[in-house]
Amino acid sequence: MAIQRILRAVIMGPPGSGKGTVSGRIVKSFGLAHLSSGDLLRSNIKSKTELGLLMKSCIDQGQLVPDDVISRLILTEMRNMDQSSWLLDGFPRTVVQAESLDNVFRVDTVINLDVPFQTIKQRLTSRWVHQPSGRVYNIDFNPPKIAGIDDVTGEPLTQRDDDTPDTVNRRLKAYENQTQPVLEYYRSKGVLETFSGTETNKIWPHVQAFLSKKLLAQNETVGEKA
Ligand SMILES: Nc1nc2c(ncn2[C@@H]2O[C@H](COP(=O)(O)OP(=O)(O)O)[C@@H](O)[C@H]2O)c(=O)[nH]1
Ligand SMILES: Nc1ncnc2c1ncn2[C@@H]1O[C@H](COP(=O)(O)OP(=O)(O)O)[C@@H](O)[C@H]1O
Repeated sequence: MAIQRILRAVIMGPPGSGKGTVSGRIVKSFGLAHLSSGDLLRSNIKSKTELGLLMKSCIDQGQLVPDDVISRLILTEMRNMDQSSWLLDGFPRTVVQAESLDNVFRVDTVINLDVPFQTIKQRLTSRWVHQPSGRVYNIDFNPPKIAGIDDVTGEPLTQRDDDTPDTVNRRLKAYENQTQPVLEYYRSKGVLETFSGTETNKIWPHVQAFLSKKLLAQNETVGEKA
């Protein structure tokens, strides 16, 4: 579907809830530009930028990186995106970050993946990623065609340093304490849309239907200020 009016969306959910997986499907179906804060941080770590090296220990310990650092990184990256529809994945994760985004862009919709913590813990230890692209696999759910190899490029897959059971627990705590208040923030603005379940394949058709409807409604009002 071609997008005529700009849609600014955020995808939220605990670590491992399927944000990356669902984002991939949204990009494929609706052609939004996708920006993942985790991918951006990991690419800084990989290319050993000063910021990447500073943030690595924070990430490996399952803590959030400081608000000012991530807000600056994301908002700089978004400078050229003001004329396109986008999907932010992993940002904002605190109310302070949500406010800094609000100062620059209006968010039209927030897709909240509500997946139980118990389901998530099992998933993350069997997650494999192709780091350069952010493509994500799972031994049980969507295994690569050849074990350990990215389907598209043939390059090796890796496991994330922060996908160990202890660090996953710390990330879930950070989610409860720091990120859940962001859901309230967006709920009070009337833009939060929650999708609950334990399987991405069952959640996805609802997300897809919601976005189709949303885009249709937006396109009917083309001409209004974006
Ligand atoms: N078993 C199972 N694994 C899933 C499902 N949906 C996603 N995954 C896997 O769970 C892991 C976390 O998903 P991801 O999209 O990376 O979540 P994110 O951390 O919220 O971005 C990945 O290895 C996915 O392949 C599902 O419905 N069932
Ligand atoms: N918006 C953010 N604010 C603070 N830290 C972040 C943010 N986004 C990502 N991070 C850091 O990067 C890590 C990995 O994030 P991400 O790839 O989104 O993974 P997941 O959703 O599986 O936790 C987080 O645990 C955190 O340390």
